[in-house]
Amino acid sequence: MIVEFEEVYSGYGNTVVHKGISFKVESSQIVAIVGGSGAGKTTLLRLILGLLKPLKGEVRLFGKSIKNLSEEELQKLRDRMGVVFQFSALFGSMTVLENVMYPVIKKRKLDRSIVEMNACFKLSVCGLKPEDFYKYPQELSGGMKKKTALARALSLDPELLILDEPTSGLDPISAEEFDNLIKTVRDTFGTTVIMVTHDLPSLRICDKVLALREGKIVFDGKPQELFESEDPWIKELVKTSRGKCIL
Ligand SMILES: Nc1ncnc2c1ncn2[C@@H]1O[C@H](COP(=O)(O)OP(=O)(O)OP(=O)(O)O)[C@@H](O)[C@H]1O
Repeated sequence: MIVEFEEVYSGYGNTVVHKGISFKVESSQIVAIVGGSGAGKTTLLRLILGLLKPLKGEVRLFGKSIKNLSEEELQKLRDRMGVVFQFSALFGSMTVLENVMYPVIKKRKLDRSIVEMNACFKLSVCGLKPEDFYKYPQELSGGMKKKTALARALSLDPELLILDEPTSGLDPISAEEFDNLIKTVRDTFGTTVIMVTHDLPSLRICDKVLALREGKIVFDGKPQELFESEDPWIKELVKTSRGKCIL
């Protein structure tokens, strides 16, 4: 099991965010987290990244409980994950290629030519062309920025990829292209993917959806089942914003 939550309570100070949530993410699954604003999606990602410890319950990452782990041990687990932030968070002073080389230069002692080859490979997998490698982030379209951020997240061959609203700000065609890319990454490398999304058509590529509401998981199942649910809250949630859903 890549991620396992058992009756997890979490929060900040006096604010309780999660009230006893349990779920599992298996190797090579693509799992979406959906839910309204303030439902606790970002906090869930922080727990998965080991940036926040549960108030109660068990969080197991790669089969290991994080309860008694030191910061150093948590960092070792984080090193097995790649993250794509909502707004790509690329370094503006570095080229596309340098952005993707950066994590490897920081973490591994490898010949620069090998680091560069790895970065070129990851960028190509993510659909960027060699003529784009020497551009700066400000010269890229939104879709290209996301692809670069994905290539950077893949630079250290993570076992788990975490994506925070990967398609936000993209037009429907670019969003669909990016969804397909995430699926290709999973199919090619066997990477497990957890993504927070508001973009319901993206659920097409997912094996499982977790819906959060008021700190609880109110749905844990296949996307198809979510779209067929008779639950009034879920029916409201699946009123799609990006055209017709093709599930
Ligand atoms: N650092 C923090 N300190 C205190 N409270 C916080 C902190 N971060 C989040 N919260 C609170 O925790 C709750 C859940 O927030 P979270 O960001 O996880 O929700 P979300 O589902 O990601 O929302 P959104 O879709 O709007 O990003 C909210 O009530 C929020 O105000």
